[in-house]
Amino acid sequence: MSTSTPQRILVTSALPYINGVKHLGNLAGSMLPADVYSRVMRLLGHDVLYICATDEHGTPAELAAAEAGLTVSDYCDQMHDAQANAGAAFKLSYDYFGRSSSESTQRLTQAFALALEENGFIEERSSKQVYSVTDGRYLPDRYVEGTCPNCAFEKARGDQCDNCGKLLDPVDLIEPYSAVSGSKDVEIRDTNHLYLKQSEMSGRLREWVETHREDWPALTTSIAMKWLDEGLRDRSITRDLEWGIPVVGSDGNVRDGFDGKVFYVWFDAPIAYIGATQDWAEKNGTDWEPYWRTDKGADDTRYVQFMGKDNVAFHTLSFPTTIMGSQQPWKLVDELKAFNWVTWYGGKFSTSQKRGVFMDQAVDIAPSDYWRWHLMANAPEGSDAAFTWEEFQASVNSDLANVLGNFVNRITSYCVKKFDGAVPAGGAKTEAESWIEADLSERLPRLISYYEAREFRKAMAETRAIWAAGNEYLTQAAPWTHYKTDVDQAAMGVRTGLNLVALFGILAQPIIPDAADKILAAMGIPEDRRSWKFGDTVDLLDALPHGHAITAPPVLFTKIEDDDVTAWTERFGGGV
Ligand SMILES: Nc1ncnc2c1ncn2[C@@H]1O[C@H](COP(=O)(O)OP(=O)(O)OP(=O)(O)O)[C@@H](O)[C@H]1O
Ligand SMILES: [Zn+2]
Repeated sequence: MSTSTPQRILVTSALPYINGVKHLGNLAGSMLPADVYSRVMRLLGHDVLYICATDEHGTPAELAAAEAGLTVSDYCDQMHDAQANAGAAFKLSYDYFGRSSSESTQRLTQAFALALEENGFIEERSSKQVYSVTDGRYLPDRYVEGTCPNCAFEKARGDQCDNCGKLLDPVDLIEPYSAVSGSKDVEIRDTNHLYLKQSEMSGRLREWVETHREDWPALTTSIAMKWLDEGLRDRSITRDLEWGIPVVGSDGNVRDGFDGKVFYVWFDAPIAYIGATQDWAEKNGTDWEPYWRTDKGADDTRYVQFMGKDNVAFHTLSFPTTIMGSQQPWKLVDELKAFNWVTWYGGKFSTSQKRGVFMDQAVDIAPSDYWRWHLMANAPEGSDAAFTWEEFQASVNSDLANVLGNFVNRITSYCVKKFDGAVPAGGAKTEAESWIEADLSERLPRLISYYEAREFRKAMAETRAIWAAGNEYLTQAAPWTHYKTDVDQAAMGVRTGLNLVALFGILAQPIIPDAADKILAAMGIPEDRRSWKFGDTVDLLDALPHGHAITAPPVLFTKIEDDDVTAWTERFGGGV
């Protein structure tokens, strides 16, 4: 399936949770690689739809809203806009950035639940929940705190202990108290919830994951198999909360006994991929079905998901249970690219603890291109990747400024000075031209194959090697040496160099779109000549019309000074 050319490519990145602007780890582990991949696929001529949305339900959103003194709905409006702005500042090329709180996702979630229940994959069961007499409400997840039964930490949250990391059930806490009022007047009550019978889907899920052993990264299949081997548990998909999608019966009215209950976030969040696609289609007066319905063309769609490793189980097991269990012709994911963590000075980035650098702060201190390059060149693919200011500085200064920036600047300003800013004609090919032709004819297909395999570190290393080959070519061709004795020979070097600049600009578009635009504008390359439909390398190196006017672009990359590193270390922490 991955080898044939699909009609369409649907790309989604794990939905960013609504509790704040995302940090560089979230960006590198989901949105940025999805963006780079979408951009490359568009440049290769594919019909690409890149969908993302904010994930807005669940207790953390409610608690964050309460802390901000806002209604949950107002809080989500504000944070959605903040995340949309941060995405725009990072040039994330979403075709649509939706919201899991949209009506479309609500309708779909309710319909999926009804179908699942009809097919025997959802069951209503009695469960034990913590109830606060003082607050007059149930206390799901983080609404209750207490002592961890595992490590005796006294401020463990109902869903997880921050000290030992163990996942908890609120009723397991010792000496529980309400996170809302602090009251200890709590009791355990029986109340009904809906359970998704994942255990009954284990066999089919295992078979399906097996079919992807070859084409999914080992990280993805190993996580899915670990969960399957440990035995899938049925999970409650409803909570005692006000904020979220109401649980309805087939008549559309609130299900008996489910007043004050809603679907829990992990059930509706992935359904929002479909909801956001519907919202995109409605906004653009087009069809969403060919992306999602296999009876309406979705078999010809390649669906590619991007996410950090903690989301893999939801996307390989839970959401597929929803899709398969509906027994309706919904599309399953084809390719699932998972990432390890970007780490922040020995620990984790954390939104709730405000640890690390966040997207809005990042673009405040350095252009988005710098971050995009650094994070992709150091993508947490094979293992976790530590972020350090020194390595960020080194990526920008050596790769962007010294290798790419210098090359572009050297040859364009020389052309402006000696050849009136026009692509010169004349000169005969030498060994230098033959060498770069041969080198690129190997490197370009390899670069594309790395992108197609979503091997980002390799794609970045190949890109860097192509830039370095440009510098090597100029050293060999040395037009400045020939200029005094043989202008034609110098013209050959300058012409080839300028064509390399144009090519480098074209190749830079998916990674560092702003610098690429500056390069391509200076080279006078119109929008419709920027695609990745490369012909023969020989033609590629003589593509610019002779006499075509070019300019030297403004400074592309400013070096990061040691003083900057010191100041940022002080501001954001990190360092020793
Ligand atoms: N440090 C990290 N490195 C790489 N990917 C990450 C990192 N932290 C989170 N992600 C991924 O980012 C995506 C969006 O995550 P989400 O908004 O749910 O935040 P999160 O996982 O709760 O993290 P945090 O609590 O640190 O904000 C998910 O796919 C998640 O796996
Ligand atoms: Zn603990």
